[in-house]
Amino acid sequence: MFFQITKAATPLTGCRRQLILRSLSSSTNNIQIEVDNKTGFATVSMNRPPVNLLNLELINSLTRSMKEMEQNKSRGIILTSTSNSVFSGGLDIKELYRPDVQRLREFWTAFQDMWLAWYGSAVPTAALINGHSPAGGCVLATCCEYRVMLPKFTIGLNEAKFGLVPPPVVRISFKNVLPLRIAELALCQGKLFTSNDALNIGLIDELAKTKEEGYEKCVKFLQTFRKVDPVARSLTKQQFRGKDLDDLRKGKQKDLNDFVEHVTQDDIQMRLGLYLEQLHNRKKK
Ligand SMILES: CCCCCCC/C=C/C(=O)SCCNC(=O)CCNC(=O)[C@H](O)C(C)(C)COP(=O)(O)OP(=O)(O)OC[C@H]1O[C@@H](n2cnc3c(N)ncnc32)[C@H](O)[C@@H]1OP(=O)(O)O
Repeated sequence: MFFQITKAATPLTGCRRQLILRSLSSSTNNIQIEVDNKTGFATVSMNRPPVNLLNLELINSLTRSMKEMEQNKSRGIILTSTSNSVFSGGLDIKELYRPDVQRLREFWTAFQDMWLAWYGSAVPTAALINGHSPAGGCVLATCCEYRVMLPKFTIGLNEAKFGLVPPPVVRISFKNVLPLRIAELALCQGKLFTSNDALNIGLIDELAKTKEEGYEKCVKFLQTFRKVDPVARSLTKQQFRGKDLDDLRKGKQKDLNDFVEHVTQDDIQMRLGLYLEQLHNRKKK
């Protein structure tokens, strides 16, 4: 069994009683799932301190939790993080730097599967972006159908800034949310948007002052589907996203080979090494 179920009060609403499902599959317990008994909505919280970097294990947990939620016929999912300042810091660059090629292949295959699961989810999804959300964090948020963000954080696809060319799946979920011209410029500039700017361009749907307010806004969004037939809803969503999903399913092997070839180039490895060093030394200046 993937989850153990225990009862507890919710950290989000304080009083509403919820079921907490804890991941047993991973020794790191990198995901927490809470189901609100009243609404039937599940809150999936990334829990990999300090900054929820997407390593192989967290990516696999995200995919498994989505599959579990679909099997349980969850009525809606809110994706957030247990951190107070970071939704997700994006891919764990240590997975890409001086990699074991076998693990790198496994890593990217897992990322593809996570994208397929979250972008194509049969269950309605909302992201409660309660902190910074660069690169892979932004990809995850834009896989969801609705985004509520707390103020004074940043979100965007900054890969170009440190020399990575975003692969198709990274572009697609961004393009699905933003007008093409804004998406193209932002990707080419490697731009990170403040919460306010993200709202102005449509990268997020709403701002919320606190996590609790953000949670209520996500709930309100998910409740808009209450009177809609779930099968009709899901098939309609597939009509919008089906081609993107099929393109990746059919092109998975090529996408994987392109990714490995790109990441293992000497020039890219040098840039990744420099970026890791820069991140590590950031606070010492
Ligand atoms: C075809 C090839 C391309 C594939 C691309 C696929 C698309 C996705 C790409 C990515 O996601 S690449 C990752 C992009 N992410 C970033 O650029 C974010 C960088 N990090 C930050 O800006 C900040 O860390 C933060 C997220 C805003 C959080 O700031 P905070 O002050 O709270 O924490 P820090 O002290 O900065 O970080 C803590 C700790 O974590 C290390 N670290 C941070 N980000 C990464 C990372 N992405 N990969 C690896 N390590 C990271 C940081 O160095 C600190 O570690 P120590 O130095 O203390 O050991």
